[in-house]
Amino acid sequence: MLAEVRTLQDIPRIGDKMSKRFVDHFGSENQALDAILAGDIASISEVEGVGQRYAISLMQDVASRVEGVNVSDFLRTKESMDVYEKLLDLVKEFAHTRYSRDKLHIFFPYPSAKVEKIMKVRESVSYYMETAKLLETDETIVDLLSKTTQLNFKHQCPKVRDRVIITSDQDSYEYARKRFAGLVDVNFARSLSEFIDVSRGFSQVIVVGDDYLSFDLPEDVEPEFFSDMQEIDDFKVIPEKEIVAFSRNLKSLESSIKVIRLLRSRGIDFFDRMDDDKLELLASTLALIDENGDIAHGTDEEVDRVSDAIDKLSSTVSETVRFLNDSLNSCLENSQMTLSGQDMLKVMNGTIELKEMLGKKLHKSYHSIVKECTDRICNELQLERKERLMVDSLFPEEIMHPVEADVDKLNALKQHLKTKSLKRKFNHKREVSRILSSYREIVREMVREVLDFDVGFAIGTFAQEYNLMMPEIVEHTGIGFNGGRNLFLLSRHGDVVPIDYSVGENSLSPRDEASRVVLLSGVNSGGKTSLLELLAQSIILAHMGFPVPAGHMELSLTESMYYFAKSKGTLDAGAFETTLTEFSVVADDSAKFVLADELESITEPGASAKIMAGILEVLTENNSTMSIFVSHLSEQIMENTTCDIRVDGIEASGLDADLNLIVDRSPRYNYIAKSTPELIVERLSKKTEGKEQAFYDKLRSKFQ
Ligand SMILES: Nc1ncnc2c1ncn2[C@@H]1O[C@H](COP(=O)(O)OP(=O)(O)OP(=O)(O)O)[C@@H](O)[C@H]1O
Repeated sequence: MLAEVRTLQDIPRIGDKMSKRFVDHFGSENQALDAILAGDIASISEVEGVGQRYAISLMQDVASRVEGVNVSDFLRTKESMDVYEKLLDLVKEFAHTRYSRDKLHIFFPYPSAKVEKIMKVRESVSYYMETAKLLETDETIVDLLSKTTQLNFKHQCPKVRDRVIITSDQDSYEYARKRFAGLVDVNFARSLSEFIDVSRGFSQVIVVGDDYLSFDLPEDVEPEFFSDMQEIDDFKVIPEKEIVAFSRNLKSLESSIKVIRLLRSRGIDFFDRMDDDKLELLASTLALIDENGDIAHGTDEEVDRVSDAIDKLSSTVSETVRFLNDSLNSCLENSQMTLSGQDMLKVMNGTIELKEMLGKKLHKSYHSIVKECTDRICNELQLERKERLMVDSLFPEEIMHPVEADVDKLNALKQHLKTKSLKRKFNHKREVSRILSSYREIVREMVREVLDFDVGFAIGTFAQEYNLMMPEIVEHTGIGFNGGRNLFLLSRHGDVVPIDYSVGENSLSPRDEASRVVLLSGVNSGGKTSLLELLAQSIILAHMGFPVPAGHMELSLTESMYYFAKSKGTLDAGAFETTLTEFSVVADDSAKFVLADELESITEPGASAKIMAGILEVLTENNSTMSIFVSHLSEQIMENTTCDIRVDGIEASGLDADLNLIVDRSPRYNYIAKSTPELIVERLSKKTEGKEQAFYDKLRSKFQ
């Protein structure tokens, strides 16, 4: 049943409690619905109490509600579902993000009734196959996509401790406290002196109201006045709030921008909601901040100069003090002082202290050493005039030995530099924040689009890597292909023998041969199971709108597919009954593929040949069904039916020099191939010796 999903409650699995968790996680019901309808399985899995499995089945529920179709509508048996999941695993290897790995689950095979949907996916996948070809040699795209993650806007902006809002108006005070709670201090000043005291504790002071505007304020108090709090934008007071949302997502934003630039440079239209100018403005604004939301080094020479000076101040001063004392020591060691008789008399009668006299004599040398050292500090830290004056006051005028830097003065210089840096950064942050605030919504879409590109690109690269081709959808019931390659074998071995085969009506079927019900006989290890699996893979991929592993393939769409894989071990009576029950449904007249592998193991050979003959007879009655049954009992089955069932065969002609079977992997039409177990026995005999070989020889003689 088709239905729209307008609220979270429209989704069967989401009740009140779960709905609340979704809203908490995504911020609003709309954003939660957005994620669900966009198939964002990765984000949905992160909702409290929702894992990946649950998120996938939730998406499938939504798809079945919106599109009226479910994954199990086409895939009717557990084994067909297994093949589908293994195929998805193969595609996932080409995804570069968790988002796309998860989102690939939204692709599943559709029944023929949904041919429009299949065609829509084919169109999009074909586009991505072209794109993958175009970008085949590009290593950077892979690297950039791998660095892209979903944006997380849930980061809290930490309180800014060096900024204060001061007001003497009660309403403004209440309002500011509410609006900027936890972000900046808000103070109520009853008097000018209180206002000045508070201001001195912060490097950025925002004053609301004009009460103190006309006063001459001390030099170290430099507030910024606003008359109405309500009219100040957030970015003016707390630019960090907007910046943090971007800085914490910087890597992902930057890689997304680079992906867009790269795609556009290759002539691929991408994300046209943001033109080049807007993209470059975003890029250049983001380049101004670092991951902590601070103004990035290299943005402003003055900020860099002051920040470097702050970083190096303590070490430069202590090194210079060491140098100063060393220089003073060696100056003293190399000095001589000659006292005149007059001087001696002054010392003797106490008019002057010897130390004082010493100071006078050394005054020049001391000052020139101190001057050399202050110059050194100023140059090393690239200080400016006012800062230089502060450095001059670090060392005492009077000779002191050993010399020490004045700690209070040093702290004052440091504070001065810090305030300067913070003020300058604050202005930059305001501009950055102002620009970024207009990007908040669109960057969400931008990154989502890049992540969605990775979904399509994974499918395109998967197709490119395995040399897949879009199958031709034909009207008449049939499937036929040249150069078919089983993807599971291919991914394991890297190489397989391509197969040509056809069932039903299509341009690849042998002349006058359009049987839709086929028995596939043949040698052990000849590749029957692999061929059946290749058919299952191709049918599933084709119904997903994906390309298939063949040079050329034609197939008709069906409503469903039944794949019964070979059973492992002997089945008990209960299992026999279950298998028959499963088969009873194939008797309806809908179009379907039925693939069965060695069904004979469900019961003893004589009885199973009869049962299989019966099943095949039923299947021949349906003109829109294609059935391929692998069996070693072809002859017995044919003895039990008069129906026109074709038997094809994969035969081995012997063993090669390395004792491998020489097999033509493509079945011969209308040909009952022998199972030729004697070839396996021969191989075992040739590979062994002694008693073991004698045993195999004994078995071999039975075939002669
Ligand atoms: N097209 C192929 N190209 C290369 N190797 C293949 C191909 N098909 C099958 N093989 C190899 O042969 C092995 C046996 O294939 P498979 O199990 O399909 O044979 P089978 O005919 O079903 O055998 P059995 O009758 O014993 O069940 C595979 O594991 C694979 O290594």
